[in-house]
Amino acid sequence: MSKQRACENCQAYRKEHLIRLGIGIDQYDYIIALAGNPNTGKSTVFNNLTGLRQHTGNWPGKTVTRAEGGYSFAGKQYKLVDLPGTYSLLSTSKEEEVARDFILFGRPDVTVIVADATRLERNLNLVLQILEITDKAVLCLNLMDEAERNHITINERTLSKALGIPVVTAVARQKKGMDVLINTIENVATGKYMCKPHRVKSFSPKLDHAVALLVEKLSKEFKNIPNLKWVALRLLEGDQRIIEAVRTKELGQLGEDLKSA
Ligand SMILES: Nc1nc2c(ncn2[C@@H]2O[C@H](COP(=O)(O)OP(=O)(O)OP(=O)(O)O)[C@@H](O)[C@H]2O)c(=O)[nH]1
Ligand SMILES: [Mg+2]
Repeated sequence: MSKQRACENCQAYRKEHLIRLGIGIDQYDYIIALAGNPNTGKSTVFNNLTGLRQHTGNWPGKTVTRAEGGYSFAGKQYKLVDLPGTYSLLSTSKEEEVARDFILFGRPDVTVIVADATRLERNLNLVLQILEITDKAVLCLNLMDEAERNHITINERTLSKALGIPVVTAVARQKKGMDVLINTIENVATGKYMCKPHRVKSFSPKLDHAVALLVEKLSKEFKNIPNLKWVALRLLEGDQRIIEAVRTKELGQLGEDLKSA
């Protein structure tokens, strides 16, 4: 490993990158991203966890609002970043780009996905896209009061098994489920709970072959990125942001938090 590569992997370099994204992490042990579809209760969860310790601004260079705050639990400091609500991570809007760049390049220790329990199927689209990028995630199934009112029952254990990540039910407006959520975030952040996210294993033989060829080439250039299959698929799609990240070698800043597909 070259000297520069070794440095790219070190904590100081990572911190520098996070500051570049506009996140001051000085006194925090873990960075937690809060993602989800619009109107699922992300900011309500954010307010419950951070109380008044938060501040808002814009994402650097963008007119998208960013809120960040902190909380401490079991002797550790957590920095919580409220991402814009999005239906996907395809980078087709500035909100999607902010959310995706933060999960990809900001490398949060845990991504909490807040989902609307009354619209689970639609919400799962984003959940599965996030699980393609990172494996350290928690699904917060919010608006359970509304689900109950609509006679919707969800077996969270089965869902958790199918997704490979912990699922926590919540009614954020009534502050219900927040204790379990905080505990679960700690379990994932510290590695007490090892996530094994659901991922598509195989596509068509032709696509599998193309992906394998690209992964082989990419792995020579970017030795520290485990999830090259995701990168290869985006390149084949013609994703300009990822093409640029490969060209400029920004992609080399991705690291140990991304596990192989
Ligand atoms: N019934 C019910 N309403 C909730 C719950 N959690 C949040 N809400 C309400 O849902 C609305 C949206 O909540 P927000 O926290 O602003 O949702 P958000 O995901 O941050 O929304 P965007 O940032 O616009 O994507 C608010 O009116 C909340 O009071 C819940 O568990 N049950
Ligand atoms: Mg919000």
